[in-house]
Amino acid sequence: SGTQELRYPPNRIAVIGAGIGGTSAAYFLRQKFGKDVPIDVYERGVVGGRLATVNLEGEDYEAGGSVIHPLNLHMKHFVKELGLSVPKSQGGLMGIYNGDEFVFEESSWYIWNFIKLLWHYGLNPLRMYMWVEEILDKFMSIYRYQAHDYAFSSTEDLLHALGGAEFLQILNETIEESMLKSGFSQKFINEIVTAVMRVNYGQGITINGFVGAVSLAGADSGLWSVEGGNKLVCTGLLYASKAQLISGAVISIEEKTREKGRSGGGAVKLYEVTYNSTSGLQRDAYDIVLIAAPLVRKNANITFLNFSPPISEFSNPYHQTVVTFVHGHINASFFGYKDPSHFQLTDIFTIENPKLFINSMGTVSPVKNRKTVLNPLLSPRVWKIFSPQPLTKEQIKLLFLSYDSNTVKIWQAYPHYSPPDKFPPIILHSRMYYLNGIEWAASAMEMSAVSAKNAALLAYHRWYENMDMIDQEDLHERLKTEL
Ligand SMILES: Cc1cc2nc3c(=O)[nH]c(=O)nc-3n(C[C@H](O)[C@H](O)[C@H](O)COP(=O)(O)OP(=O)(O)OC[C@H]3O[C@@H](n4cnc5c(N)ncnc54)[C@H](O)[C@@H]3O)c2cc1C
Ligand SMILES: CC(C)=CCC/C(C)=C/CC/C(C)=C/CSC[C@H](N)C(=O)O
Repeated sequence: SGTQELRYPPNRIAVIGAGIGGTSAAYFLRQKFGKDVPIDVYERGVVGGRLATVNLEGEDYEAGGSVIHPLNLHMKHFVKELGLSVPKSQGGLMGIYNGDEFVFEESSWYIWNFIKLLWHYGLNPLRMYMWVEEILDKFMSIYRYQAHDYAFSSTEDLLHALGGAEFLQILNETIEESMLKSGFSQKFINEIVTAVMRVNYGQGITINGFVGAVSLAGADSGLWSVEGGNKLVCTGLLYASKAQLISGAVISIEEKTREKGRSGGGAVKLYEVTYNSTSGLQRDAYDIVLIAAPLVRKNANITFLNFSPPISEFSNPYHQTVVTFVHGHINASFFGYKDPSHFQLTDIFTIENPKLFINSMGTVSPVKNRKTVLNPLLSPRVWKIFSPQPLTKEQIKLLFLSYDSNTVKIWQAYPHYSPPDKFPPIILHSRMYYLNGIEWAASAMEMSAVSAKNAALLAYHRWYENMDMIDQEDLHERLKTEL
């Protein structure tokens, strides 16, 4: 893998999208290609993308990606490298509401919760913890492979390298099928697992087994977020990468031929990126392009011109999730509480019921100046509500005794999972790469960062023809002997 000196570095690299995927890609590209290669990052909206805050009564709250797992090592590394801080997380009490009553409620007594869980679900919760841990453990091999610079040319190859046939199997079946096969009870799946899928991905137990496991990991203890907002990771990475931010919407990419390369050799192929900015339509040419935004019409909406064979459209839809923030007094009797003064929950999860118009609601703290959780009945609190459709005024009035303000954000949030889903390719064309296909395995900040590092490594190895660093089999065994 030592041929890089035989080839010129690329003239210019483009990254499209400045979410966590695009900004971490710029960071990893800089690490690989060195300090002199110009990197342009295009963003049509705000840096951060699906990492965003909304303001309610003078305080900012996470409205998109909010929690990070303690074993998300890329995110951890970014926060450390950028000198960002992580506030202390706060506990709370969760209840699962079925539309009529709570089928499970936590209490402030740890031992009592343990007995209740055992009573309701036997050993299922403990076994689930172990099941998720086993999947996470396999997933974590990616950090070793990437630390040794190995890259994969497809999402299937990447996941196969981590978890073998078992990973491909759980990707192709629903979380319900995966867990039933592993011996979990239907009651446990219908209540606890469904509730977690609904709060995290706004979908039920029909999502694939891998994203299902990621979602369950998203209910682990020790989750964290960034003081000031998770989007600070994106602005920090962009700065650290010394990339140039170009504010504009990329509308098309076309392959063009330039007559002479810098080496004086024959014609070279470039990608011409056309974008719409405040100064009108503009164009720039690149050797390498990374696309870090979902290639669906409702999102990136980029046209690929004159590619042969044509670059096909990935028409699988994203799932709409609406996030509503309300500052008010919760109406505990709506949730079946005969004596609302006993209501102490800070998080309400739900299970499937056609009459339910929310997926979950929970109290939240601002991204700065977090205060300790007060009894939600004693003082008005800010509640974050996830629902499939925007809430009507009447619905908000049902949920709250009184409220003074609210704000809404509608997201094309993550894929609408319906396994078996096809993964879009990573290599769209010889030097054009796509990061967001990995979301069809699971959408999470760390998944975007993993995909970004993989795409940066892949772009680098393919540029310098280090083919022995791509799609290598038995990495697990090989790295064992290398240590
Ligand atoms: C409500 C919600 C809650 C979530 N909660 C969590 C969580 O708690 N933990 C977690 O890990 N993950 C969570 N996620 C998922 C996580 O936020 C995403 O997986 C991740 O942020 C995706 O990052 P990305 O950079 O790949 O895409 P994006 O953040 O979507 O970035 C793409 C960027 O590209 C820009 N763009 C698009 N098209 C163009 C164009 N044509 N030209 C120029 N720019 C363009 C967009 O404006 C955007 O900024 C959540 C997502 C949502 C919506
Ligand atoms: C990628 C790996 C291995 C782990 C990530 C685990 C994780 C943090 C999952 C969360 C995924 C997700 C889409 C959460 C959405 S909602 C989060 C929260 N309930 C909120 O209020 O915003």
